[in-house]
Amino acid sequence: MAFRQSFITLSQKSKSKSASWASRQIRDPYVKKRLVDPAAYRARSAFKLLEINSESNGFLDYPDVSSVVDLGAAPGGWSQVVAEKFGWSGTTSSIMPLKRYASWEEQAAATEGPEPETDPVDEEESLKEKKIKKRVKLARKKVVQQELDHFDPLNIDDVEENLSRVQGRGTIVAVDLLKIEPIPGVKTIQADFLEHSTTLLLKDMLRTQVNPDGKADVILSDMAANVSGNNIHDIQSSLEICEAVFEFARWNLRPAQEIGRRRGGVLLMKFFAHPLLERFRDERLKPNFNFVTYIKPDSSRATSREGYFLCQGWRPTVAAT
Ligand SMILES: C[S@@+](CC[C@H](N)C(=O)[O-])C[C@H]1O[C@@H](n2cnc3c(N)ncnc32)[C@H](O)[C@@H]1O
Repeated sequence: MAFRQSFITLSQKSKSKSASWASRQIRDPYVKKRLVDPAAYRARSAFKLLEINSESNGFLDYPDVSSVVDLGAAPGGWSQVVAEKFGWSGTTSSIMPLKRYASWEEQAAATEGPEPETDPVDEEESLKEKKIKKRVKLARKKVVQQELDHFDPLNIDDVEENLSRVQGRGTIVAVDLLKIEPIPGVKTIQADFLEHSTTLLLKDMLRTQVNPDGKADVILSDMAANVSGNNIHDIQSSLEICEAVFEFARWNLRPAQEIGRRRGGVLLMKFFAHPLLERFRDERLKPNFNFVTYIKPDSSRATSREGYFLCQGWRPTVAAT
């Protein structure tokens, strides 16, 4: 009996939760704006980045800003904003110009080459060979599928006849635990940023002929773990993410001095308000940047504890270890 009562209570609670979420979505001016905006951003959060950028001396608009990392990027609203600023067209889902890739079977066939000849006399050997070939085929299938998942819109073969429509500048690298549908001009990976191997991969993706040391001019992080409802846990997750993002910046952000602007070398990161995060700002961010500001954009819901640290002018006092 007691079990039944609590079950009904829970189900009513979750019903009213989703009803209030739906009604909040309907009333939200930025949700409405997103639906009618010609840019057709994939996420309402795109407006946060646009707002922060325009109210903070347009740190994304300098012509010398040419390599940007977007951490926690899915579904891709922030990356779309950056890609547009870098002159890539067709960054929106409505006019996505990308040609879809060949199926993995076609790709596998193209990489396999002709079937090797087998000896018809030794049946046992032939069976063994067949088994091995099957295993190799499966392994190849896996690799090809991974390559397709890591589709690179900067690769001329991937964009083919649409190249002239999507040509922009710079390097944009985006990562998320979730898959990010392709955005012209953006190199995406699906991975856990908190894994060391991911940060190495991101560095590799940043490297180009004009940027051989793989430095980023701007690092953006809208990364947030799912809210658990347990306040202590949520704050700890936010702190862990902020520490990891700062560590990444230490290794990969181009210093203001090298850029030649006092506000050059920018890190924008999301956090959840708590005294521990203020301490993080005072001990880690303030000593290493010329300017650190707290921002709560209008487009960020007033009820949310999220805020952003905008850190400009990277001047590392601590060497990357
Ligand atoms: C608020 S959403 C980002 C929205 C995005 N800025 C946009 O405009 O579309 C936060 C994202 O952080 C991602 N995230 C959380 N923890 C992560 C991790 N350890 N590694 C990679 N991504 C992570 C989540 O999967 C989620 O997609």
